[in-house]
Amino acid sequence: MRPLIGISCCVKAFGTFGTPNHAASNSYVHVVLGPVGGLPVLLPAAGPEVVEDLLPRLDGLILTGSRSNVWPGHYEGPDHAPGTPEDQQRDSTTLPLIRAAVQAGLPLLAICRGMQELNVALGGSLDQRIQDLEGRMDHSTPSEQPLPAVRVGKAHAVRLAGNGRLAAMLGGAATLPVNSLHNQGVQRLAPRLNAEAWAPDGTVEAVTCPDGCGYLLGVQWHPEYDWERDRMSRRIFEVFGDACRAWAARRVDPAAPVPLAAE
Ligand SMILES: N[C@@H](CCC(=O)NCCCC(=O)O)C(=O)O
Repeated sequence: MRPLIGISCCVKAFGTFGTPNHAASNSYVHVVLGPVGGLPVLLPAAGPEVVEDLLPRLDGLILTGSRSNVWPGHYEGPDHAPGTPEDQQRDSTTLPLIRAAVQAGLPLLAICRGMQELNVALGGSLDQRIQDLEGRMDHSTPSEQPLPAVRVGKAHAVRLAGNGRLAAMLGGAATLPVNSLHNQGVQRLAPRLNAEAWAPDGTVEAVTCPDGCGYLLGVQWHPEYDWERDRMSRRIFEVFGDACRAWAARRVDPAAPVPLAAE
């Protein structure tokens, strides 16, 4: 049986009346059915009360990217500039879900906004507009390029920690070219997380959890857009899928080994 992979949703207004819908990009459904080898299930942004019932049914969790940003009150940051998209209903679901998933050791893959909310959920904070900070790059979506090129093209390389789990997972790679579609980034790293990749301006691009977590990887870029042509992106999802299958096997045999972080 395929492992059941939860995919976090945003709340977005759709249709003639702009009614709120719970939504996640098809890229995540596609990649779960593809290299992850799981059964995707969309998790509504229905608030903390769904967490306790949902979590034990999942074999893995993908925290998706989104244009919206984590509400700064969650990390005691300053208010966002007017017009900055937020999704507090998503925050109210994902933050407790992350804490519970980490506590349980559930395999977790966090992408872009997902990595930012992972950091906040575990006690870290965010820079809100990296491009405004002295000496930093503009990591945001380049408006002059057509959308497909932005998604599958590479914006910059990241340097991987030499002895890190991500580098080991990617066959000992020292650097990795990545796409880039974000304004925010890790400011204070959550105490339980390890930085494992950095952009040329020092922005944290990947995190793992060294101790006391199950399989956990956060990436600030978007491997879900180019796994069909980029073998490193594909590998990230295959390894996550292996961890989810190992987790699912424990339902049948509780003595089966616990999948560990990005190995
Ligand atoms: N809003 C945050 C997170 C950025 C992010 O997850 N972007 C995904 C965009 C998806 C897309 O447009 O295809 C930030 O700006 O840092």
